[in-house]
Amino acid sequence: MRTIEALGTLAGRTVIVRCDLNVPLSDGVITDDGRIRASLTTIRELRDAGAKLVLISHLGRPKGEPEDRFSLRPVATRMAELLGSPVQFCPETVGDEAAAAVASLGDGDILLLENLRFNAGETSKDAAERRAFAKQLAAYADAFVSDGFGVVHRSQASVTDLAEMLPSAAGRLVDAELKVLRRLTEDPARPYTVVLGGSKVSDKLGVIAHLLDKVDTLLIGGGMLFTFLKAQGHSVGASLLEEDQLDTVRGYLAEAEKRGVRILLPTDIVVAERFAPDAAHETVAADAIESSSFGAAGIGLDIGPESATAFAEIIAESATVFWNGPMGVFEMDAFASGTRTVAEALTQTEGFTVVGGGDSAAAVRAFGFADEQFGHISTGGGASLEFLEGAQLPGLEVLA
Ligand SMILES: Nc1ncnc2c1ncn2[C@@H]1O[C@H](COP(=O)(O)OP(=O)(O)OP(=O)(O)O)[C@@H](O)[C@H]1O
Ligand SMILES: O=C(O)[C@H](O)COP(=O)(O)O
Repeated sequence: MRTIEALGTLAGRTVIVRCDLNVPLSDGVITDDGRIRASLTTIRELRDAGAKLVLISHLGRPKGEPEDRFSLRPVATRMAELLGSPVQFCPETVGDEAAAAVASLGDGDILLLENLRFNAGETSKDAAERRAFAKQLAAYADAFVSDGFGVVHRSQASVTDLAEMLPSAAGRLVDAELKVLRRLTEDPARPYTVVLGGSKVSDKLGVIAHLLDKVDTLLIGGGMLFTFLKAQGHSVGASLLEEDQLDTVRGYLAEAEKRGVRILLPTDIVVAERFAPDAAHETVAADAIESSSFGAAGIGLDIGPESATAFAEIIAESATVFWNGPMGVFEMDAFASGTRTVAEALTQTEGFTVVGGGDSAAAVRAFGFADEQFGHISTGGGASLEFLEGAQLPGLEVLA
């Protein structure tokens, strides 16, 4: 993979850097700035080399149109604080204002453009539309640095198309992430446990097929667990569910049994009356979710204490643990307990531990754990999972 050295002298040249600044926000306030901090090594290096820096990123999943709540403006402010030097912000991604802002950059200046996903071309399935958008971005720069590790699994305009249009290289974050994650793919110490949760269920169910020949145990929590429970014939009330994945999940359960891989599901679930921090809630058996007072309207928002303890025991016995996706809606205190127990178990095991994903990392920090208490905190959730399953990641292939 080409690294920054391959780009030659950068002083006075305009370099466009794809970062993953997709940070969690609550009422416009950044609740975890880990992804901004992680982007700084490359940014400082390019700035100090005298490049004119144009930073690009997505935030959340807007649908190709501007939405205030997904603006990157607060990220520019936070980044400037962390760098101790100005970070200009342009409220459009492409257009006359953006072009003028880029043209006015001096050596070592830093400009952050508005959310890439405010433009339909960024995530379009139509290659021509994607390329047309990438071309507009490419026009701003002499070289491209790909440093958004969290998106290297996406075939999107700013990840793959742009890299093909300019001299391009991987940034320091991408390079550093791969060095650590390779420890998990090249003969990991066993037992090897992967803990999966979170809400991007359809995205992440697919990786399980490939993880089955790599891991010893899979622990399933978060929004994903309900598709498993339903596949086993249990009712899940109004919990998150991927109906069209039930057969696939049944296939995983059968395959795991054949291979002697343990897939462990929770035995108890915290069920809430509604999706709200102050919602009434009860803990019930996982195979009887609709037996709570809320009946079929109940929503599973966390794994129960019995399950959390069982997961923690397995983590304690593991020599390698990779965790992506919170066990429950940890942003609400009432549903944070499962995630907290799993996070704590990772800090206590002797094994090598990796936490991956924007919200997973935010969760461990929100609970007060320090980054040093884990082997590695990866900025990629879906990206690191796909790397671990052995997939060819389009955003990396294009840098080879
Ligand atoms: N049972 C549940 N029902 C609904 N949402 C859930 C449930 N359990 C966890 N979540 C939500 O999952 C979200 C995080 O999921 P996600 O898959 O995005 O993880 P991540 O660590 O950010 O990974 P990535 O970096 O790939 O996005 C959290 O906001 C959390 O509230
Ligand atoms: O949070 C992430 O995993 C990355 O920022 C990628 O976001 P996406 O899943 O919306 O593409």
